[in-house]
Amino acid sequence: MPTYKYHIALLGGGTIGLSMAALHLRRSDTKVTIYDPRLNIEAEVQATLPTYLTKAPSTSSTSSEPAEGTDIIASLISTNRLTIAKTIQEAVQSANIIQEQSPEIKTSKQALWKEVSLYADTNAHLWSSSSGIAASLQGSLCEPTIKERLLVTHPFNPPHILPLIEIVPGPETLPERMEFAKSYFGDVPGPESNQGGYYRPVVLNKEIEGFVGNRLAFALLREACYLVGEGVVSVEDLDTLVMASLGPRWAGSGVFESYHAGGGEGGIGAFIQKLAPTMNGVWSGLGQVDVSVDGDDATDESWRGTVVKQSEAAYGPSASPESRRKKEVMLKGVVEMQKKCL
Ligand SMILES: NC(=O)C1=CN([C@@H]2O[C@H](COP(=O)(O)OP(=O)(O)OC[C@H]3O[C@@H](n4cnc5c(N)ncnc54)[C@H](O)[C@@H]3O)[C@@H](O)[C@H]2O)C=CC1
Ligand SMILES: O=C(O)[C@@H](O)C(=O)[C@H](O)[C@@H](O)CO
Repeated sequence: MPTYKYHIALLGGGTIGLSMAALHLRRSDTKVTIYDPRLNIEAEVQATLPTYLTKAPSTSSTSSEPAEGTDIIASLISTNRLTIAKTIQEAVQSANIIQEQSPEIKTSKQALWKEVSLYADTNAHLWSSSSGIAASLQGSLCEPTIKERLLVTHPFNPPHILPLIEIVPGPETLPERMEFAKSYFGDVPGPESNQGGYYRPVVLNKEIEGFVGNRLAFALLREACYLVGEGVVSVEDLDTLVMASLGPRWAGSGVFESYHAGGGEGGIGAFIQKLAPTMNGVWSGLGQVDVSVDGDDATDESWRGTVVKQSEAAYGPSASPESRRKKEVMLKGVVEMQKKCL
């Protein structure tokens, strides 16, 4: 039976967990164990993972065939590259990297790391895919030997396609653990190649709730909800506006680079100087919308009711599998184009 340099235990095989499984399986030196308490995890792996391990579709097509169908799972299992564990102990006991993508609930993640600490190798790397719960909070019930290895490796969905991995230390995370995570993800091939260099790990200097990606995303979402709630624009038209302007722009130049270009000879400094009055006016009037956790503000008249109603009218009760696959093919094309042009 072949041996592998890395054995990753993925705790949580949901939306992110299964996408991460496809990401890690692109490294020929890595094998993956998935643990998930839900009863249908094996069926989910069989149904979902092959669609992520797809052949390289041409970007002109809107669908792509699973690589060798679902027998790819049988092959991965028979060569011991993929296993499904029944317990956390079974999943982590021989892993040298442990990555959780369990529900975004602080207490659940805290309990999970506490349980992991009972069985995991004392040198295993400990990663969390959390959208915004800091490593220091997740590891707060654990010993220093856990805290110094624990860090966040936050992806954008779907991680088997989108190249960002936001690497966020806790205050006690050792620098060498950060270096390893950055180097590991930097070497993961993309969906269409065998070489590394596809993923773009970004290391944050310190933790903050929501990290950077989601703070930016949620700031935009908050203003979008405000504008729809105030009746300034519809959900569909706001989405069109972003897809026809900021989206393509930011695929080629980030926030600062695009305004640096927009400032002309004086760069972003001149841009800020020229736009200061307008920027201050807009910034002082940005929407102040909050969302209640128990959903008691979800009346039809509220901004939340309007956003949900208009989104469902425009896009259906939820994104269909076909629409998800079309968007995935488009995402692959955008990232391909970036690789060619940047
Ligand atoms: N969905 C998204 O767009 C993104 C989610 N994330 C983060 O990834 C994590 C997982 O999110 P999703 O995959 O969307 O959730 P999900 O609900 O699709 O999957 C979570 C899985 O964890 C399993 N689970 C529950 N308790 C567990 C435990 N104690 N140990 C192991 N597994 C357990 C559940 O059975 C479920 O299958 C969250 O922290 C989320 O913030 C990060 C980036 C994007
Ligand atoms: O947008 C993404 O894919 C990630 O930044 C996220 O963390 C998710 O959107 C998350 O906020 C929702 O689960």
